[in-house]
Amino acid sequence: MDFFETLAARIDATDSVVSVGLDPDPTRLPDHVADADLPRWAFNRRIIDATHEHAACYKPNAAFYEDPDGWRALRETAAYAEGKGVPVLLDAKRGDIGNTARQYAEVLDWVDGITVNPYLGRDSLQPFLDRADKGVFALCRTSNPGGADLQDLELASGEPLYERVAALADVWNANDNVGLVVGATAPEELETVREIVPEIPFLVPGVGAQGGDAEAAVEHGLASRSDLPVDVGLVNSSRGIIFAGEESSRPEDEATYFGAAGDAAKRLKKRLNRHR
Ligand SMILES: O=c1ccn([C@@H]2O[C@H](COP(=O)(O)O)[C@@H](O)[C@H]2O)c(=O)[nH]1
Repeated sequence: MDFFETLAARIDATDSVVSVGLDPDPTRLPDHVADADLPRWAFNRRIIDATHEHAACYKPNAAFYEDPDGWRALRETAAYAEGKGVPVLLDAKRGDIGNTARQYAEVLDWVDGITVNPYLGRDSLQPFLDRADKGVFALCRTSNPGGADLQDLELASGEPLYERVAALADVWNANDNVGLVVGATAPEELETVREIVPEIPFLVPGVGAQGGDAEAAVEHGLASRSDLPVDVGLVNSSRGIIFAGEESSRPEDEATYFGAAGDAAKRLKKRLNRHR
């Protein structure tokens, strides 16, 4: 099965489009995992145990693993998620000249999909696009406040740059493995991008801690593809799920702390499903 077939099957099985972001900020890890050999892996394992029923995918952000122990934690995490039947999308935002991109794309040997930064152009994406069975999500209109600075700039044709990226996604999609990253904090742009590319699935970050529009995320983030049994796409929350335990009634109790993450994932799933 290719990435979007696998994802559609997972969405169908869990009735969930929630992507659980695994961003184990070392400064926020609870005492429960402090003595572990690899605290980030110990944390992620407990989060996966608590949330996998409600997770359409896991999205570790590479920034939280870029050191030798971090890389080990990431590999353990990816293998564990896979053992639970949950696809893993590495949020690495890769983009470099072709020779380097070929090396970056090797990571797809052990994750199911990746985010890429398309602003170096097609050759920087080709090694990823060539992996037909893997998902490749290109940044289109990001969720951060500065996302507008460059992505909204008008080209000579009058269209904003992010719209051109959306149109190019269709061109890059020869293997049906391309998705786009469009933030929930930009609901009008989400709608516009959906009109440009009706069949491209989106990864929509920005609900939860960034306060984005969950309804728009679902309404425009999911794509109907005639070859897939359900509408497919992902709505991501990272801190809002994995650190929900900080606000729980007894954060010092391990079961309560991690149970809160499971509850947060379930709540987000239900909230999103009201708009599906
Ligand atoms: O436009 C983008 C692209 C990626 N992200 C990433 O998603 C998560 C969001 O984390 P929250 O804690 O839910 O805010 C994080 O890894 C970002 O780097 C994004 O937010 N916006």
